[in-house]
Amino acid sequence: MRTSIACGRLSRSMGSSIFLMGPLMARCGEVTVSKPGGCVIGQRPIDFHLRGLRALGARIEESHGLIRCQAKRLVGTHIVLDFPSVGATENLLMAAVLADGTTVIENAAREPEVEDLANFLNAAGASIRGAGSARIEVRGRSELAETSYQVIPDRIVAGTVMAMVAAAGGEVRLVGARADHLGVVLQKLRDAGVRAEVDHDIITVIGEETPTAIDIRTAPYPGFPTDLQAPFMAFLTIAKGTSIVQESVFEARFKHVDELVRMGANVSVDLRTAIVRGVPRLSGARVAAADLRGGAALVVAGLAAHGFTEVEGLQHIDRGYEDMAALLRTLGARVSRVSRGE
Ligand SMILES: CC(=O)N[C@H]1[C@@H](OP(=O)(O)OP(=O)(O)OC[C@H]2O[C@@H](n3ccc(=O)[nH]c3=O)[C@H](O)[C@@H]2O)O[C@H](CO)[C@@H](O)[C@@H]1O
Ligand SMILES: C=C(OP(=O)(O)O)C(=O)O
Repeated sequence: MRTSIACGRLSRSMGSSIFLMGPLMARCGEVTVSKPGGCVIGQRPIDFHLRGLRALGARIEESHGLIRCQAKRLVGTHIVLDFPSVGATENLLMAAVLADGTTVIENAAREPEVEDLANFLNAAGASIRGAGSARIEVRGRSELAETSYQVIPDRIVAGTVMAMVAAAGGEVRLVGARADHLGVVLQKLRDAGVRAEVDHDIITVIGEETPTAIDIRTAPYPGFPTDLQAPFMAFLTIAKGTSIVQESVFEARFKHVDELVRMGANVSVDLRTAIVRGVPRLSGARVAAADLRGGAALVVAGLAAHGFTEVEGLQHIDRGYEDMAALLRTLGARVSRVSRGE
């Protein structure tokens, strides 16, 4: 594969109505949402969201899988998150922008998407300082205005393409990518023997040889993204040597492992640690995606495998990749999307 890909759009999924709560509470009133969905990669509690909204003055009742929130007026407060949760930081940010007074969020998530959301809200008239750091300060405003804003490119899609190149070889230019959002990802890629050259907003990835085993431990940003754990594991299955992959963010994010093993990979899991012993080749098989990034990992593995691979469960992959089949065709893969039952 030798190609260029434009990285202009963030195609990240939004798995949950929970993200309506912050903005709707900011508007004051009453809302009932269902408990969150999203990928089944662990329990995915929402206690930080609810605790933060309560601290801002919302009344919240939970029953029968529904969450009912009411607020007359939110009032700025001091919130310390137990863990730098991306979703909780974003939800509370959206609630705090229209609260009375100042809100401080400590131990906030530092992901680029949080900073991007704050930049968008500021463009609409909000007053947020410190987004992208662990301490965010929000001065409440009485209203926001319409605005037009270009969101950042999707670093997880870019990282998935990098994993594809590591698995199948070739040269790919990622045009419009943000190397500054991909620091540890590029570092790990290089450690695995894949060349990655950065020239302004173009990242050229060149996979010439069989990759080398590396160790990965997922962590909140700027650590290695949990969303890229599965796609990277897919190419490590054919690396020279043994890789240790530790998942520290979500407690059940190894559902792709059994499917990779069906394709000939040698991976064993002990709680949150996977030991990946590189094999010379994978063989194509019929496999099923159980979640979004695990599904992407099966596609990465399919590119490296000998023979034909059939991936079921495309609804998961569709939540995070705008058109995976088109992306693969751009890369030179022979792929077709088959809809059953239509
Ligand atoms: C739509 C979206 O952008 N989803 C991303 C978001 O998910 P999401 O926002 O769900 O992930 P969080 O950052 O909130 O979760 C991180 C950790 O905090 C825990 N936690 C979270 C909230 C809470 O109230 N209580 C609690 O205990 C979670 O169980 C998990 O162990 O960030 C994850 C981590 O970067 C990514 O994998 C997801 O792709
Ligand atoms: C887990 C993910 O998405 P969601 O939070 O929507 O389930 C993901 O993007 O990998």
